[in-house]
Amino acid sequence: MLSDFIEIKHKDHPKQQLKLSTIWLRDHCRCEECFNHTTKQRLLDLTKLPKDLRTSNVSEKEGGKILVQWSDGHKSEYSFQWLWKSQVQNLVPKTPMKSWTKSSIEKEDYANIPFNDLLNSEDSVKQVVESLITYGVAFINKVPPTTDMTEMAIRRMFPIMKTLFGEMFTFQDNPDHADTAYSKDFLGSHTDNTYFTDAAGLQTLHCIFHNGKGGESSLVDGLKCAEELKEKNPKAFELLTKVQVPAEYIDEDKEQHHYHSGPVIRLCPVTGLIKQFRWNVYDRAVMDTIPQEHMPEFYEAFIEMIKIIENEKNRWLFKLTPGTIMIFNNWRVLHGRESYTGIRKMTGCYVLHSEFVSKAKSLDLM
Ligand SMILES: C[N+](C)(C)CCCC[C@H](N)C(=O)O
Ligand SMILES: O=C(O)CCC(=O)C(=O)O
Repeated sequence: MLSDFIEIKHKDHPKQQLKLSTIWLRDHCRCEECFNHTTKQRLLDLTKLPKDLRTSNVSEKEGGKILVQWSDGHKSEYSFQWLWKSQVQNLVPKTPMKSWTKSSIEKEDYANIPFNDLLNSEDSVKQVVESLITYGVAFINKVPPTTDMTEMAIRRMFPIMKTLFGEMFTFQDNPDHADTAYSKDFLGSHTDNTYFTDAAGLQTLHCIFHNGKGGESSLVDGLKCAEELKEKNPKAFELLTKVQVPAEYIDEDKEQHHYHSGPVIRLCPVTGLIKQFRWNVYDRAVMDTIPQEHMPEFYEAFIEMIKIIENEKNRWLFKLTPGTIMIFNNWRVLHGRESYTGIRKMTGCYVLHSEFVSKAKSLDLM
């Protein structure tokens, strides 16, 4: 049975033909005995199948169904379209990502939803999540500028991730944490939590007070930067998908020492699409993951990427004012800020990538 294949077609879909592994087909039987439809979990024990299991009859039924009779007497019914969509060569993203530059994003239809609409309509939630998949960014406007109201807006869509910075965090120029974010300094484009095994999937930032100058926010599309590098220098691109770049966060007073290595560009091994862009030049740890003989080519690729990220045509710069929450995909979009004067208070939080995926899947967007 393990080496058998079976050809399947259906008259409703004359252009489609499938060649399926017999064991795969049986493993995907969705009858009550093989699959619990309440819990959506598998029940079938593959080790209990007879060694010589074969299909004894396959027939096309009305409504795009396929009926399979098995040599052990079991019967399975499948939807042909479901079988079709379940094949690696037919996997297509439900909501494709669209890469952007500074000049293109300003013309795009990314979500910018009033707080009240978000609270009152499911469709507004969907627009935000869709925008986060397509562009990696969305905004909520007319939010009362407090941490509590920011929390309310985010909890409307996602649970909040707890980290060493707390759940909701409010930061300004003070030494609360050993990090440049807690200063008035310029912050170049980066993704957060490069030192976590599971970096936050989303980050939200809301400027709730500023009485000085500067402090503009910047966003850069990591997807665009990766595409640009691939186009200009495929060898450098390939290196940045492979070399493990170590990062760490050390706060001795709080007994924190987070450490993680991963590539700058993590590709999905199934689709080849970019899964995660991981970039923070400040939080890099000692580069000890490749031998010295490979350092020159790594640094060449890394510096080329810095130049793309810092290119003004990729950097979308704008001033966040009290009332607007910016949400971005921390696995894709880099953020930063200009230096500033005066008092500036930012509030926000992180969301687990897994929760983002869960919401997107519940809304049938992923
Ligand atoms: C957002 N918040 C102000 C709480 C923390 C900022 C941490 C930034 C840090 N260097 C990192 O890359 O993760
Ligand atoms: O202060 C800001 O606007 C951004 C801070 C930042 O980059 C961060 O929290 O990671």
